[in-house]
Amino acid sequence: MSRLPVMTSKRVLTNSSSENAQVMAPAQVWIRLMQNDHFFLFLLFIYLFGVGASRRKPWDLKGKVNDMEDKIRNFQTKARSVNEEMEALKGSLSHSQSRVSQLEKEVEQQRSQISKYEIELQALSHVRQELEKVSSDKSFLQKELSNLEEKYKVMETLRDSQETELQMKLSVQESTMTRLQSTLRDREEEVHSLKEMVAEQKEELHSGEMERRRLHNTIQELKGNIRVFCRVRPLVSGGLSKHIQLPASDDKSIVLAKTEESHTGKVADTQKNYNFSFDRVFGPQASQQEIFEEISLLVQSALDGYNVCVFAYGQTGSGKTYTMEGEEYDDTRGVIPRAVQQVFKAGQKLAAQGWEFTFTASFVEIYNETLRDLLYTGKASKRPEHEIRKMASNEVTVTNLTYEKVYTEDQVQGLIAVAKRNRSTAQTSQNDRSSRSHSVFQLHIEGVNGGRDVTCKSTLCLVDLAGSERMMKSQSQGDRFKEMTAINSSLSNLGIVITSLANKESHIPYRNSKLTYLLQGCLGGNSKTLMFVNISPESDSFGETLNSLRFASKVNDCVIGTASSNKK
Ligand SMILES: Nc1ncnc2c1ncn2[C@@H]1O[C@H](COP(=O)(O)OP(=O)(O)OP(=O)(O)O)[C@@H](O)[C@H]1O
Repeated sequence: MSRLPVMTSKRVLTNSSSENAQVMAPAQVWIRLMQNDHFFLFLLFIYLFGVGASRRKPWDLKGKVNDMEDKIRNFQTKARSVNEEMEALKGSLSHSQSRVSQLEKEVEQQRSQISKYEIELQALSHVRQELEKVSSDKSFLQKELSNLEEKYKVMETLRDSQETELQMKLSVQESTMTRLQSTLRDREEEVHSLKEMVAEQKEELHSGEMERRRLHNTIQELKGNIRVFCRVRPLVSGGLSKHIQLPASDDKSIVLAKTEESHTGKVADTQKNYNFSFDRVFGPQASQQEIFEEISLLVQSALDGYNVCVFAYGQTGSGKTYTMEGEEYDDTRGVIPRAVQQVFKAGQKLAAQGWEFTFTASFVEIYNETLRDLLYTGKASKRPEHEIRKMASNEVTVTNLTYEKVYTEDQVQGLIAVAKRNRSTAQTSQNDRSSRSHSVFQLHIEGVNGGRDVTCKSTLCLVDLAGSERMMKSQSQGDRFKEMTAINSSLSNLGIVITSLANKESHIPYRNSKLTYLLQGCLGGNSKTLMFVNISPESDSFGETLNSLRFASKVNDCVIGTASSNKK
């Protein structure tokens, strides 16, 4: 029975939640026991019959009763104070209980709060993952950053050293520049004075050039505006046949000797000499270079604004084409390529004095009084026809003809090759056609000196005439007769024109043949003309050689009026 309250109080404690155990302190357990009445009576019994009874004599019952009464009173007092205390404790207990229930509420609240937090925490779990990822990224980036910072530091160091180096270089450059600037100033002054000197020298050069041209022209005039050179072709076997004699002392004479046998045999054979003299006579040994040297001054005149005409006259096979065109190797090149070379070179030299030249080439063939473009490269079936026209400016032009602007010697060589091809095509259909046609190469020269406001215009004509041999009328018939007539008439008309010019006749019959009509500008008083008379050395060519030399001699005797430059 005495253990029951304790059991009860223990059950009270056991029934409480673990959280309440913390609140039910030992004092509170004691208070609960006090509240129990059985427990109180038990204590009083112990006191009255256990402790108090032991001190009195067994017979002193009154004393014992007194003691007991005292004790009861005492006890009652104590019980009252215990009750009071208990009341106080009860108050405190109820307060604690209300506090406990309040705390329990709070705990409940906090629990619900915690469960809320747990839900939120769960919701935030992916955020945590994100956060983890971000933090791993962050650590990676931090590493990168620290790497970059390292690099940056290295770069900074490098930059600093380069800056220092550059600054040093800059200061060196600056000092060099200052030095160069002062040198430049010196040079500019030098250039300025040199420019002045050049201008003075240019002026001197120009007046020198003018003087040269004047003197050159005077020499040409003294030599005569129409000159004749004779050239003897070597024999195929080499050397020279007896009937042609070239006096060693003189390079202007040629003697054609004819031995006439005595028919009776009673008298000695007689020798008849035909003496001719020309501006120059070239023997069979004369090289192409020697020939050209003699005419190069004339070619120079073309650049000075004079019309120049060089033609080769002679029988077939006498060396006209060899003289005018030559062969393709350097030493054997003829007058046309050499003249073109000289014109280009002189043009380049004159460029230093402010001259700018334009060269235009044409190449035409006259066969049977018909013109044919030797630079034509189109279809044979579409080959155009040509007419010679005289312009208002008195210049002669050919319709539908190729006028090709030329800039280099090679280009001119190319044109000569085209002309050769064109001629050989025609040749296949008509044997030996080239011998029976005239070929006329013309280089039109136009010069402008912008600085001095001077221009010049001229034409360089280089002509390879048809073979001059005469045929017995009885021997020629049909086409051959027609050709012969055409050649003879154009060549004899050439002679007539030259003679008429020499005689200063009022009418010059240029239009009587295509050749003279085409060469009109180059044959008149305003031109310098040179004729090559080419002769064959073979004895059976004696008659033709004599005829050629007679024709050339007639031309040589002509004095055509003073040429004037087409310079404005
Ligand atoms: N001075 C020379 N030295 C060496 N060979 C020459 C000379 N003159 C001409 N010949 C040669 O003689 C041949 C005939 O010359 P070329 O063809 O020039 O005569 P051509 O008068 O023009 O004849 P064609 O009237 O038929 O055109 C050619 O083989 C040429 O190479």
